[in-house]
Amino acid sequence: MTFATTIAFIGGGNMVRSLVGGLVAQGCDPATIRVAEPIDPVRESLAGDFGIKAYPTAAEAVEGAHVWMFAVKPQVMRTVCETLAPLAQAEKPLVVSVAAGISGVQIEHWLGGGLGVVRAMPNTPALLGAGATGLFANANVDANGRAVAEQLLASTGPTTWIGDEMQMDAVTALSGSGPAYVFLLAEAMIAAGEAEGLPPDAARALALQTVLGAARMLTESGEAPDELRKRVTSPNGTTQAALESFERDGFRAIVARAIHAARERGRELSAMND
Ligand SMILES: NC(=O)C1=CN([C@@H]2O[C@H](COP(=O)(O)OP(=O)(O)OC[C@H]3O[C@@H](n4cnc5c(N)ncnc54)[C@H](OP(=O)(O)O)[C@@H]3O)[C@@H](O)[C@H]2O)C=CC1
Ligand SMILES: O=C(O)[C@@H]1CCC=N1
Repeated sequence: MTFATTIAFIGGGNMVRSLVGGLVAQGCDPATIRVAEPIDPVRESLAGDFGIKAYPTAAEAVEGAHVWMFAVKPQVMRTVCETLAPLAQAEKPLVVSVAAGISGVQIEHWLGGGLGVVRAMPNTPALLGAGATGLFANANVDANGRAVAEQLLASTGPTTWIGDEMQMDAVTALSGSGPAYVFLLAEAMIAAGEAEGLPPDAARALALQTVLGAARMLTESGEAPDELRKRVTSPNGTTQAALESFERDGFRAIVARAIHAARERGRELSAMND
């Protein structure tokens, strides 16, 4: 993929490593990517691993960039935006933010107003081109801005536009945080396999390939998750015993409560940084 637009990432942490890795792997020219990251070893490793330009301060990275991608912690978004407001007003970039909870209205206000702001909620499988991203654009973003934001995120996996910004907290709770839920399930399966007497290496190899194989069936077979589940479940067999144990223990309610807690935390992050 060619991507002529210059993009400056503000913050060079876990999410940006995944996004930059995904972009470069998809053929995006590293010369068009800049990152601002204050931590020396983190900045140097991003520059070394991906051949991008990395700067210690945001002001250096954003100057002249078409897209400013904010990827700092939600708790510092206000300070970072307010510091960059004069430059944003002079340059009028397309602003993209991946910060959980922080609204487009807040970001535009902190940057001085009158700017197109796209909220993007990617996830870390972006590193492998297997990310999932929800997108929301404020009213100042024109068709070209939407196309640029979509092209940028689509190079790391499928994108979904969300019409109501209130739903971005649910996107964050489902797919933004979602990889961690799958990793937790994998951890629990490995530990359970070991508890049942398997050697650690065998438990790990079997659990990880099972997660991969099941994920591929979910995405490649075209079958609904419940249909795939039923095909594993022989009447009165081992899977039925496990699934009945999950249902008795309230598995679905546990998942629903966890995703609700994540969504509520997104709302809190917005309110506490207002
Ligand atoms: N991790 C994930 O899976 C996802 C994260 N997000 C969102 O992405 C954002 C970043 O998350 P994540 O990458 O995990 O966080 P990290 O803490 O790993 O990365 C943020 C980085 O930004 C640095 N930073 C702080 N202030 C500035 C500044 N003024 N200029 C430039 N860089 C600065 C931080 O340094 P220091 O540590 O010194 O403060 C840190 O290295 C968050 O808002 C999060 O909600 C969205 C989707 C998924
Ligand atoms: O945990 C967080 O707050 C961020 C947002 C989504 C994934 N990580």
